[in-house]
Amino acid sequence: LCIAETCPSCSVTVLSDQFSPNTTSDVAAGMLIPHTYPGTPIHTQKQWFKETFTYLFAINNSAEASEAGISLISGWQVFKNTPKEELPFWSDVVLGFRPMSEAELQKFPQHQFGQAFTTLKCDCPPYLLWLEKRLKATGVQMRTRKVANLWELHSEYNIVVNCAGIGAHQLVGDEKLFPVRGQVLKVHAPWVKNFIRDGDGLTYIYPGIHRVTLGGTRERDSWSLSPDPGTTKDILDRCCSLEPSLRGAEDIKVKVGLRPSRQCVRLQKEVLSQGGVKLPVVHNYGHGAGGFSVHRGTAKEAARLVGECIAALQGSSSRAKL
Ligand SMILES: Cc1cc2nc3c(=O)[nH]c(=O)nc-3n(C[C@H](O)[C@H](O)[C@H](O)COP(=O)(O)OP(=O)(O)OC[C@H]3O[C@@H](n4cnc5c(N)ncnc54)[C@H](O)[C@@H]3O)c2cc1C
Ligand SMILES: O=C([O-])CC(=O)C(=O)O
Repeated sequence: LCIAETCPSCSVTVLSDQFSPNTTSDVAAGMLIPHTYPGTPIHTQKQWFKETFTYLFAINNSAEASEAGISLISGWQVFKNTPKEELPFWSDVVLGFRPMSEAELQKFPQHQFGQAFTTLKCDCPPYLLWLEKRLKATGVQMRTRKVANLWELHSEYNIVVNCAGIGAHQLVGDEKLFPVRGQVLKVHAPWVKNFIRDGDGLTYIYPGIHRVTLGGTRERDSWSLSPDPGTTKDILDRCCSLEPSLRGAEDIKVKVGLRPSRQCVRLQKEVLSQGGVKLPVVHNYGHGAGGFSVHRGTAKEAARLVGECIAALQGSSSRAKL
């Protein structure tokens, strides 16, 4: 969508073997709370988060908000031990960030420190459908196709953008990319209005517009997409210890996704070449546990790189004509 918006002269086709609701992005809780990428400078991560927050905040403040599945949500991140970093890098991007008061902490007798703030949440399947609708409105083609390797696209397209998520492990043989399996529950509990996240990152309760996401797990190098019933019970128990009213949650649906994890998002150009023929590629994958939090910022950078590829192609074709 960013490419179609910033380079209106190019014709864009989305190729994917699966579309919503069958992607990792459909499983995500969609909360805007960044995860740190150890291999990326903090100022860059902050910029990506800020651009994403600003983009979604504008949607939240528009008549599109409920169709796009975007809502503002207030709540608490609680810690059993006070973290080294009391002020995370994103504290001045979310709204109203402050330490929790003693009165608020009374709700969490096992925790001794907490942060209260307001952030945004995407209800992922509606948001993805809303993005698809906007893509189609700008004339973008959507085709179901599994790509075995990027070079197979060279005769049909001038530039390829690789947003394959965990699929990039096989597609481009990236050994630095690994799955972190996550199981979550999507439940009906409309009385839960605030988010609660344990600062250890394992247990969270995220109310969306229609359903509450309860998490979670982080299992490195597990490729299994099958829900585990023992884990479902464990997630429910952990969430109920933070919010006991969840014992009354109904219509529990279990989802599993593989976070496309890496030291840093791979956001760079590469030129593939065979027998003197060149194919410029822009990679944009490896968003791990924080893809929603930075999606618009990384997409803007990918679109800028596509712009550079277009300029290089135009330069080389005018040189060829000379
Ligand atoms: C349980 C869980 C909870 C999460 N919660 C949050 C959260 O609260 N906040 C947050 O910011 N992030 C969260 N995330 C992380 C987020 O889901 C990911 O970072 C994000 O979804 C990655 O998006 P993506 O578009 O790169 O990958 P995907 O959504 O997997 O999309 C990749 C697409 O590429 C296609 N594809 C792959 N290989 C090929 C191929 N060879 N040929 C054709 N098509 C191909 C796939 O079919 C798919 O459509 C969570 C993740 C999980 C698992
Ligand atoms: O950690 C969170 O708050 C939610 C999330 O991003 C994940 O489970 O990957």
